[in-house]
Amino acid sequence: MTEVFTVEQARYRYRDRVVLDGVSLTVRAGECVALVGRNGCGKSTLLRLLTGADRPADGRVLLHGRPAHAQRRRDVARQVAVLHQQLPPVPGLTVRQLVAQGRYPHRGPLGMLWRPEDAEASAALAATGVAGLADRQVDTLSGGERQRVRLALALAQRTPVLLLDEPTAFLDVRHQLQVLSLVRRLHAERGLTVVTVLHELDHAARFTDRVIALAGGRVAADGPPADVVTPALLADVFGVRGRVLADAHTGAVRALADDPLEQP
Ligand SMILES: Nc1ncnc2c1ncn2[C@@H]1O[C@H](COP(=O)(O)OP(=O)(O)OP(=O)(O)O)[C@@H](O)[C@H]1O
Repeated sequence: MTEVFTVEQARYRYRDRVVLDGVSLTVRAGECVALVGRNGCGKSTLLRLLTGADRPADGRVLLHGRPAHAQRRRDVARQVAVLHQQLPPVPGLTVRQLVAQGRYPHRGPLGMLWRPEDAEASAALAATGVAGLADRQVDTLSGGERQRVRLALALAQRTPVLLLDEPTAFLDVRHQLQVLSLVRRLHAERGLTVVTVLHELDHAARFTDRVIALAGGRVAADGPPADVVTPALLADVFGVRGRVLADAHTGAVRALADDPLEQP
């Protein structure tokens, strides 16, 4: 299978603070991968390196075999759509106008001119359940509504690769399941490659095929959910005492975090 992302011994620091300290992993075309780990362990930073928005201080981050940061932004945007943790403020822009901007990488020289009638943008609005909000100004939306608009913006880009940074943030439980089911369905139907940061280990186990846990600036575990989501992971990576229940029929795992462990 083709390697979409190849990360070799990537290191990254913010001033004197080392965040990634030798991360190595590969993501192949058509994989659906969860990236998990404690707050501040470097998940968003790693996503930024994968898109080439930033480059590692050391090591290599390749997108389709070439350094991600050295590729033209528009070429990357045709390949990879990103759901960022935050939308930039977009004063005066309606949902429809914002989501239509997801089409930008596919347009010609006048690409900045949005075309609200774009079929892909309309499909993305419908798929994420925000078509009814299309004429609302984005800045007036609730956190959960805005979150679904962010996903619509990423889907409108119609790329073979999706990078999602906490796609369920702000969502009520029903919308969490709807969004993750949608991502899973797109992965299955379109063969999308998905890398998604998730905080809920249950979601990682249920909606992805592979879980990569970051800790101490490195990959602490990487494999199928049933192998990675264990009491040892809860303790060592997340600092909690917990249990992991496996469904007797499907083998699907559920993680129950019981108590925070004393930290050294
Ligand atoms: N621009 C910045 N300048 C300095 N430090 C930063 C900057 N951005 C992030 N950091 C720090 O780098 C570390 C990793 O941040 P990152 O956002 O990648 O973590 P994360 O795993 O995505 O966290 P979370 O789960 O809380 O979203 C954190 O300690 C954060 O405070």
